[in-house]
Amino acid sequence: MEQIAVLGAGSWGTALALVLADNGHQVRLWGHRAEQIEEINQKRTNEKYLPGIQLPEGIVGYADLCQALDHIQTVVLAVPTKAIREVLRKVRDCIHEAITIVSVSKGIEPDTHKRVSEIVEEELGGLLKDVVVLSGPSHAEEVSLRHPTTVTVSAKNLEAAKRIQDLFMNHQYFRVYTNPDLIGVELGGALKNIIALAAGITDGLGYGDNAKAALITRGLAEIARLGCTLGANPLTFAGLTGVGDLIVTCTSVHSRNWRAGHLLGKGKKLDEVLESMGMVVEGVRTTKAAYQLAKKLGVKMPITEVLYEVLFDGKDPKDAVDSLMSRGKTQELDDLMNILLEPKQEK
Ligand SMILES: NC(=O)C1=CN([C@@H]2O[C@H](COP(=O)(O)OP(=O)(O)OC[C@H]3O[C@@H](n4cnc5c(N)ncnc54)[C@H](OP(=O)(O)O)[C@@H]3O)[C@@H](O)[C@H]2O)C=CC1
Ligand SMILES: O=C(CO)COP(=O)(O)O
Repeated sequence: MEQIAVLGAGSWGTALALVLADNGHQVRLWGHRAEQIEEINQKRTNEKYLPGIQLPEGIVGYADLCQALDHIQTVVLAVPTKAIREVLRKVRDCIHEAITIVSVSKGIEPDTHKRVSEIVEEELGGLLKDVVVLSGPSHAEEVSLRHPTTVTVSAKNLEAAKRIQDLFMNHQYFRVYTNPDLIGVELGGALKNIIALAAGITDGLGYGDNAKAALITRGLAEIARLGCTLGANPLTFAGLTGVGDLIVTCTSVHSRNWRAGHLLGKGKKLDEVLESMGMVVEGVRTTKAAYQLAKKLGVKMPITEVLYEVLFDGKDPKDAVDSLMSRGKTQELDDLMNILLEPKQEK
């Protein structure tokens, strides 16, 4: 049994706290809204984020970050990517010894193009022991119902990943694999959100399963092209954090990225869509980051490119689909073969 802090009392932080509590750990769930923490401690619910779920006694809510981190060695970081730097700077002011961070957020930072584990390393420096990434096809809503779920953990230090595998592994409903390819695991989880937005758009436009299957497979091809250019192992994209997470996010009504895309496909404007969601839609910022990276590295990402135009240049979603379909002829495996024969690493 270990005392673990989970930072971020949204859908995913709360669902992972539940898994850890089911595994017999003492969980301190930190959130920045006092009234929500009071609800967690008094009613044992988090209605906004996981309606209808009764939280186990092993979860205690904290509104004070330093109290939540007192004498804690393992911290699950479950806030949206855009809040990570701010939260880690507060964490830095609370801790005196190096901690292990379990990063569960799925995004890439625009402009710096950093993965979350790189942001964690940059912000915590000497106060970081290890950063372990947990990713895979896992909607919080289903995990909190204890439906069978599989995820992958990865880290530069495989021993640290194995320790986190042990903490989260639940033989009834939460199966945790390890994968040594940290870059691939992180990029797969972040980039699938772009394709989920696009899949929501085609569904919103009234297109069917053919369009969605096309987006999933050609989306995977462009994720693999960018990922392998950045040093990922191509096989990771055939695994849970690649095609696994693409399938769950592109085909589920639980996905906030899919739901946001769906509303865009129905003709809503991005601002009103984000306003109405009330939860994070990571794919929007990650589309910007991936678009910038693809341009910088000369990687072909046609779906990401047209989605960028829809999100940030006001392109009509129907015109975006038309422009994807009207591109010149190409050979399905061309670019992937080049990458497999000649993997490159970003300098
Ligand atoms: N939901 C899921 O099924 C899964 C989510 N993820 C990833 O987990 C990450 C978190 O997502 P998720 O929990 O779903 O998001 P939610 O929108 O459900 O919750 C986000 C939580 O973070 C809090 N938060 C936002 N900004 C700050 C801040 N500056 N300081 C402190 N707390 C803050 C929010 O508080 P407030 O209530 O005030 O907005 C909210 O409690 C994302 O990167 C997502 O991609 C990964 C796998 C599954
Ligand atoms: O990452 C997820 C499932 O694996 C959750 O996706 P959304 O953020 O689109 O809801």
